[in-house]
Amino acid sequence: MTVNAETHAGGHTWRDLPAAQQPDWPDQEALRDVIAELESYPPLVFAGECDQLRERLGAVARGEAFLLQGGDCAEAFDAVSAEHIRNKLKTLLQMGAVLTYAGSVPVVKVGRIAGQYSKPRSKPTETRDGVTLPTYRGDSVNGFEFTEAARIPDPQRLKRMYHASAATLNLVRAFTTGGYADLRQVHAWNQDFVKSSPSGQRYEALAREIDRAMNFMNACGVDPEEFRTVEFYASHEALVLDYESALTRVDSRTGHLYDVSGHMLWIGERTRQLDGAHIEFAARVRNPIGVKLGPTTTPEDALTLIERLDPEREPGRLTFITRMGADKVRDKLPELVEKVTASGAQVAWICDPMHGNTFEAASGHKTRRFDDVLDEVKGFFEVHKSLGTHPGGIHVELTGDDVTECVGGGDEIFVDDLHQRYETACDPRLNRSQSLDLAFLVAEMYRDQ
Ligand SMILES: O=C[C@H](O)[C@H](O)COP(=O)(O)O
Ligand SMILES: C=C(OP(=O)(O)O)C(=O)O
Ligand SMILES: [Mn+2]
Repeated sequence: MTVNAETHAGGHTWRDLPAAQQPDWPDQEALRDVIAELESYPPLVFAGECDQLRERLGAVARGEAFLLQGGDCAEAFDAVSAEHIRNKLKTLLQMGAVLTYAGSVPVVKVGRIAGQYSKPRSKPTETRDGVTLPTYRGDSVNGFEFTEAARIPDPQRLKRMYHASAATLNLVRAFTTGGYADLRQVHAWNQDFVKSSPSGQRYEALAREIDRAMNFMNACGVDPEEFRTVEFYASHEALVLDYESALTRVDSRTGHLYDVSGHMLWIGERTRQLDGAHIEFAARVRNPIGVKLGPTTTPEDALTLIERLDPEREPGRLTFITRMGADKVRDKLPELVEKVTASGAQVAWICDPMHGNTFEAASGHKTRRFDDVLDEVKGFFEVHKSLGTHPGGIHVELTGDDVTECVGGGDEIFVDDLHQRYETACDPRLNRSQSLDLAFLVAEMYRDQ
């Protein structure tokens, strides 16, 4: 990997275009210094890993694998601890085991992790008790605390984002390749959970079946290396383009540009303007790219995005993450899938059942109903079944902690419980039990389709 003139020429063409949702940095000179420093830092991921994920997502696009993408809405610097990271990873590994075993499908595991620090917002300011301040835009930009000082965008935070991502990724790599993710640990991931929750008990029963299957294979003399480690990738929304572009490098093997801040990047619903800077940036890098598609997306938008981001029609390059809302998915998704399929493009279709189903509870908490989340996934499966296309995966906001942010689930959380452990810095996440519930239900849907 090298940083050279080509990096700058190739990586910075977005600067000529309007970029939505960028921080209003008060000190441009300080920003320039930070960018220069970030440009000198080593990559967080290797370009070859991005290529490997592109291949895995190609299998998703062809209907041969299922994508599980999940993690926080907004990671926070003060949550970069072994406990938080392990809990999140454990939850994703458990969901992966459920989907692989009960859904009988290879699962590509991708975290919203190690870089998910920047947030697009619907309003530029927030008012509390008559005081109006700039809105919180993620730990990469400003502080969550409601004070004037905390809410001023500070470019030094971009360096903290890099270091927090590096520390997180380091532990994730250690856990996934160092023995913790070994399938023989399938019970251990559930240990602190089993007695207290219906989904934990259901998981324990499945883990026993996996154990039996492994013992059987072992007795037959089969002990595959694939059981010892897990392939796990990192993804985040490519939002703050100064950061993403400072971490873009020319791959010395191929001469192509890669954004080495994460394996997969996605462009959000609020920044996917066809003539905007984010799509231009994403078009220049070789990472696998996701684009969020909300209910106002037209088939023409989708086809133009394919033209811009996947001109070679390479399965795995482009993932459409649809987030329509439970009440709209059956209406809005069919035409998009139909027209994209008719064009000959082979994108991966993934369902984000979170972002179209947010509402404010009477208590003032931003929340989501588990039943709405489930209903959007059901609608997504129905649409793909009726069109003969592949429901490629789910993209969810979750945490491994027992928070009370979304209502419903087998171990039911009520609106009146929300205040108990409402810890998110932005959107409400499924807790561990709700995440496992969802995995079991999605596995059933996948098997039945
Ligand atoms: O994931 C993020 C949120 O959906 C996005 O930031 C919008 O949230 P807001 O309406 O609270 O700004
Ligand atoms: C902001 C997000 O989603 P969307 O762009 O779909 O609104 C998100 O994924 O946190
Ligand atoms: Mn969110």
